[in-house]
Amino acid sequence: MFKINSIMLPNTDFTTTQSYKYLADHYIDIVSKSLKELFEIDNQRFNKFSLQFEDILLDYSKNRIDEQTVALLMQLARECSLNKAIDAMFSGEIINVTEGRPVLHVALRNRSNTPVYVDGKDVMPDVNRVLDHMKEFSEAIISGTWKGFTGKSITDVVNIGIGGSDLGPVMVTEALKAYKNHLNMHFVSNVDGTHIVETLKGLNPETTLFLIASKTFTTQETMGNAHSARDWFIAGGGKDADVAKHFAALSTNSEGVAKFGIDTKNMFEFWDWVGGRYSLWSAIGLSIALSIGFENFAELLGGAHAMDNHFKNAELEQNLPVALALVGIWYNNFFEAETNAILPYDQYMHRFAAYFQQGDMESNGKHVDRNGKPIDYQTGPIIWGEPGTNGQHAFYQLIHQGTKLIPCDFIAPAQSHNPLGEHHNMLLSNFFAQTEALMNGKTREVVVDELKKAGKTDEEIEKIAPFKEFEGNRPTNSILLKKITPHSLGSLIAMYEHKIFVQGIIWNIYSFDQWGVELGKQLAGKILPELKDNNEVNTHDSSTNGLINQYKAWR
Ligand SMILES: O=P(O)(O)OC[C@H]1O[C@H](O)[C@H](O)[C@@H](O)[C@@H]1O
Repeated sequence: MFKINSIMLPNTDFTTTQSYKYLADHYIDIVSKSLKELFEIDNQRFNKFSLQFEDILLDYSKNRIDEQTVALLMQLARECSLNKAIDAMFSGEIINVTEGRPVLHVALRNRSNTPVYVDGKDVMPDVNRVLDHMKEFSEAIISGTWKGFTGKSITDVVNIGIGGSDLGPVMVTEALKAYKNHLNMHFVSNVDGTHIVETLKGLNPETTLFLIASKTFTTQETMGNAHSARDWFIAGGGKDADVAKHFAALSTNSEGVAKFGIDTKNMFEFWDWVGGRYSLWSAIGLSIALSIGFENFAELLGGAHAMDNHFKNAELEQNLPVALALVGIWYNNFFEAETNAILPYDQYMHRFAAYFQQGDMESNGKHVDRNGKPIDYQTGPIIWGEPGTNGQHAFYQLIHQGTKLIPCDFIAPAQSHNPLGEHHNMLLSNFFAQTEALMNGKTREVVVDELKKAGKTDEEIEKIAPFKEFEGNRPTNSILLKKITPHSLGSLIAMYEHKIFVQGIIWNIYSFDQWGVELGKQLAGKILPELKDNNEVNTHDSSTNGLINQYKAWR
């Protein structure tokens, strides 16, 4: 249970550190300089402010930082005992204090198999046992040796899950579509009946496999969809005894799985030390293994493990997740930036920002510190984004000329899985041009000059020029990968996971619980029975009563 005195993590209010005070002064200096000037003053910025890990290059030079900023941010990390916190996570200490659990998604991808202890027991044999089960099962489904109730092989896989039991598998199977086999993958998350009804249209119960993915096996949406899937299967000719051939469960709750009627032989286990939003590396990744094959899933784990080793062992100054995290803190807590856009220039990566909306916002959207005290500084940013170049034609206007500072992460692979004429050069030319334009902007002089050349009169120029001017000075990180492969994607995801961890440590919050999700769930549970009949409801406030009663009148 949660014991406030048993804090296993450092417990420092970062706003009281020496480095924070220096940073506050230093901010006044930096804010007076434009990015363009910073590049003019120092032509070594790219060398100084870029890091490479395997085939991932992080260029963070187009940020409003100089060498002193970085030195002070590193000092901040040290004053907040970041290294100690990293060790605490990797060594299985109970760093998720409010739920009384260690945080060990890193053990799931610990390909070196060094022992990881929870309550004195090495968890690696269990991790490897489940991985072996996933390998055996996915190979049987992919090869077609696993037969459905009429003796046919599986053609379609439907993953039913929500939140961390959906977003990771969806994001990764999309990102690695180039590695896909013949199985058709489907994901049902929303409790809106439309989602499952539309998904099942055209599917054949004889050749469909359902994966019921839920850490707790109690989530209302998932259980609702799972029961409807079972009904559909039975209505389609399956018998209760056939369920075992068409339903598998990915969960920590074996009792719940058995109660649902899924053969526990088809249960892929994981453990409460895996957070839902960090669970794609666990049995929750079975849909990934089915979609791209177990070997590729293992490569994904290997890539994440390589990043884990880098995060654990590299000096803070050379550490990619640390650099990303500290630059984020600089904007969040000194520039008061509220959001962070993630912009992958890769169509396959179109769910990457959505994935890290949960990863980041559920982790660091917290308002009390590790002592349970309300905090008076900003914590987790709002994460959002869409793939480039689509975003350019939708919301980049605001990033370029709006009144808000939006630090952006641009992500792109150098090699496309679909080289097609000039397409990839066109895509990447936009990537490079956008970060350059956001930094340099366009001065009034340049605008006037262009308008003159276009033959405009002085009067016309005066009227239109202000609208065409770009202030610039908009910061970006550029993350260039050689290619999106299972290995490099694993590293990239792990890099962002550790970024979130570092920020949570500095903000002195607990990043691995999510109590904020509970209230809505509780209230929905209370309201559901009230919707069963048509009696007027008057137990809520006037707005909620009014809405419920109108719903009853119209349905
Ligand atoms: O996997 P489940 O137990 O069904 O949970 C699914 C989701 O439920 C909750 O809303 C949590 O906030 C998420 O972190 C979790 O991923």
